[in-house]
Amino acid sequence: MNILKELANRDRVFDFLAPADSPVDVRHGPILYMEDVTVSFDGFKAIDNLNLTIDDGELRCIIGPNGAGKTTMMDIITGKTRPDTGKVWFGSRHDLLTMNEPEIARLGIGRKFQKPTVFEALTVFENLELAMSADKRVLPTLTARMNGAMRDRIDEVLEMTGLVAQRRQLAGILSHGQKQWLEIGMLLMQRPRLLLVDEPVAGMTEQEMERTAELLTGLAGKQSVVVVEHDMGFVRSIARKVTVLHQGSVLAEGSMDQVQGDPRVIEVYLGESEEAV
Ligand SMILES: Nc1ncnc2c1ncn2[C@@H]1O[C@H](COP(=O)(O)OP(=O)(O)OP(=O)(O)O)[C@@H](O)[C@H]1O
Repeated sequence: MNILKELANRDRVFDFLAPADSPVDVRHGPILYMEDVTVSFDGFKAIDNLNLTIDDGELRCIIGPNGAGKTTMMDIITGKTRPDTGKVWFGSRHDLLTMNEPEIARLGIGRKFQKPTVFEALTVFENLELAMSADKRVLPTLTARMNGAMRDRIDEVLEMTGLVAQRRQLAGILSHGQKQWLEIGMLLMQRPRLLLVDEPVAGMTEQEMERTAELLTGLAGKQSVVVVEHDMGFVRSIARKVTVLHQGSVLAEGSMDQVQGDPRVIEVYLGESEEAV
């Protein structure tokens, strides 16, 4: 009970809402730096000497045929998979290979998996509230003691995700697209510096895809966003810079036009059942 009381104390629970200097140092370089990263599974190199840098505030799209290593790359960044060799730095101060998954998440790397995992029996508002709370078991306590800053942040995220009108709706009755936006919103509640988004538009209608494009391009600048996506039309609609992965390393990098015109890229996509580049 004492613990609950402590958690309900505004000053303690909402400490993290106070504007704090981010511990991530990007003054002298990129927000994410991967150098010569290699990972083998039973002798098979899923990631093979991968070199990748993401600038602060950048929106980067990562494409590549099935099995290129895109998911494994995200797993390495978030600490789920440890590489055999290489360096992975978040800003110039944080060596991610010395940190575990929760530590990396707390540092400001958020990951959105392909399938939405919102709490369907809670409202949109409650989902966002829960995403902000340090302890996922104390929702009722927090609701009773919510402060202005917390409400403001929820309003801001509802606005960003286009879910203002749905704030009191149960998440379970949202459309597929709305659930995806809510989940992105839940990540935004934690104010991540880098957001990793896996196939955000799979299963979406054209209209939902357009809205998702607006959402993701709107986030860029405020935070860095890395989007892994197979839908080339969507990638074209949001991409500034595209990285093509193939057999665990970077095959090409540049504007959508540059990579689409690259003969090596065309070659690896030939025979793919997905929409060709
Ligand atoms: N835990 C694992 N054990 C063995 N092999 C694995 C493991 N994880 C990934 N792989 C293999 O590593 C390669 C890269 O897989 P990964 O899932 O990263 O590719 P991907 O680019 O995300 O593919 P997709 O576009 O199909 O999602 C694949 O050949 C995959 O079979």
